[in-house]
Amino acid sequence: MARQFFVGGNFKMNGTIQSIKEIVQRLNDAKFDPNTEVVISPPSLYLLITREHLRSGIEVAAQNVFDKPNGAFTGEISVDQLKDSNITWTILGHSERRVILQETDQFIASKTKFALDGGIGVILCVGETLEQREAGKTNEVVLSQLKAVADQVKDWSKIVVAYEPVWAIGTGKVATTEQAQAVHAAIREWLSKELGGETAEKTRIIYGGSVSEKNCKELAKEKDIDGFLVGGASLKPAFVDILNAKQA
Ligand SMILES: O=C[C@H](O)COP(=O)(O)O
Repeated sequence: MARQFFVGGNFKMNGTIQSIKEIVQRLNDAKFDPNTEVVISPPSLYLLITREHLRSGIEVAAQNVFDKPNGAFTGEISVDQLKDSNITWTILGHSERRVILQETDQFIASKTKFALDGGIGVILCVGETLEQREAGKTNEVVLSQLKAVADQVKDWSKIVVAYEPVWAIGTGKVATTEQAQAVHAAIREWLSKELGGETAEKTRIIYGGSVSEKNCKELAKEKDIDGFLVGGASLKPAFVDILNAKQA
């Protein structure tokens, strides 16, 4: 069964009303394979304006969501607020939140469960640091990050796993196609053992870390790479080329 190609654009803490409107316009005008699922993720302040201007068929993701329904949680956004604003996805577990904001595997798992239970799809990020890779611990780290979620969530039909080696994020150091494929295959094998063959077969595993219009086509040829989570390049016109990585 072919998995639908998935490309996410994570704007991180970048953009202004003006620049985000320009990106949205570019995407509205862009031609790309209708079978490619596209989701863009602006800063929370711009979620609504993005949704309002973006054409249907392209979805919008938050960059985070909280694991409580509502209440005195200053600075947080709830699942219901996302749904109220027609935001259908959230990124969770990004390494910038794991490392800079000290988010734990358990907290990310709890937020993942809360989002999924509320009907929001989750782009679940996992990945190792350079130190962990050099110590030969890549698979151990990545699989334990996934295990924390699998302990709480059995239905993975609305999870897209994003493998993002921390050393490749924003550094220009993309993982080789072999390095990326090897981790994606290990994730798929683990999904099969932990959650069954059907989940392993259906779950999209996308790659993130210095993806560009130059390297995306080679990466997209790998059998277990089902798309990308793009940071820096998602702000540029080259993002449209990445959306077409699979067919080119
Ligand atoms: O979420 C996206 C990733 O962190 C990749 O960012 P990057 O493409 O700027 O390396």
